[in-house]
Amino acid sequence: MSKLVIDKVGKVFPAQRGGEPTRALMPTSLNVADNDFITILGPSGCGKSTLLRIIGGLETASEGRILLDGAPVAGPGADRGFVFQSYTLFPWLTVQQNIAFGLREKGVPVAERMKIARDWAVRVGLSSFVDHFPKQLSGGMQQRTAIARALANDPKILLLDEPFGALDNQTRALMQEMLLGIWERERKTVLFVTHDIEEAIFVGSRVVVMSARPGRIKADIAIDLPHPRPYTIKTTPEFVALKERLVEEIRAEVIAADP
Ligand SMILES: Nc1ncnc2c1ncn2[C@@H]1O[C@H](COP(=O)(O)OP(=O)(O)OP(=O)(O)O)[C@@H](O)[C@H]1O
Repeated sequence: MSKLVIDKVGKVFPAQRGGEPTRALMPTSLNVADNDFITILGPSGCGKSTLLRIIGGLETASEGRILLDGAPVAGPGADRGFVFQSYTLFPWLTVQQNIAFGLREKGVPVAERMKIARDWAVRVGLSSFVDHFPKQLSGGMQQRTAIARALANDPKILLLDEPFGALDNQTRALMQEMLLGIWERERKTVLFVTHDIEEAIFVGSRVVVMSARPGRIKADIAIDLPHPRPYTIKTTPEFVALKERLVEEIRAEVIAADP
């Protein structure tokens, strides 16, 4: 059985101020296996975030349904961990308290939740920063904290919407390695939206390409590169061939979106 079933899910946003309704997403279907790492690529405005937000329960679908472990998704829940591009930490809480936040909501006793949060801080490389506040952290460190906060809850699926989009290239590359390392060790089910083709191939086990708005899935490409994947894999002929193929797929869609 698939971990996540996206069954003919579509979205039309209602008209605003006398305008036309906006179809953001054509009915879209996708099955995500347990422990899969799926990256979603597509031109701006094709509905990637909308699809992720529907899975997260932050937006309702106009048609179709989402099943997580066979149960229909209706609204947000702790079984889905979300990380956004913009920094969303609580400024009045330390790194450790931020990571422990969801566990507090779940009623996990304080000693246990602080231990889990510290363990996750170590796993994302923030062991020396547990008592820092978000404003004392770089963007990369804030996103490490946000990823740890999402994972500390032990969600069934991790939903990441351009999590590294605001970071500089060097930091972004380190964050990709950190996330991939966590996935290689802990085998989480992940859906990851990105604009970056290289990033999509490097971290993903499948790359799903969406068409221009209104989006639908136009390609679903298995990434059979071995694990563990060192960053040097990005210069291998296999990686470069995948990149060339995806550049062509995306280019056609970007042109269609902005003729
Ligand atoms: N609340 C809303 N009301 C009306 N239209 C919306 C709303 N949210 C998104 N849209 C429209 O739906 C389409 C898809 O948006 P979405 O943010 O899902 O695309 P995206 O692929 O994630 O884009 P980007 O890569 O730029 O983040 C866009 O045309 C957008 O303007």
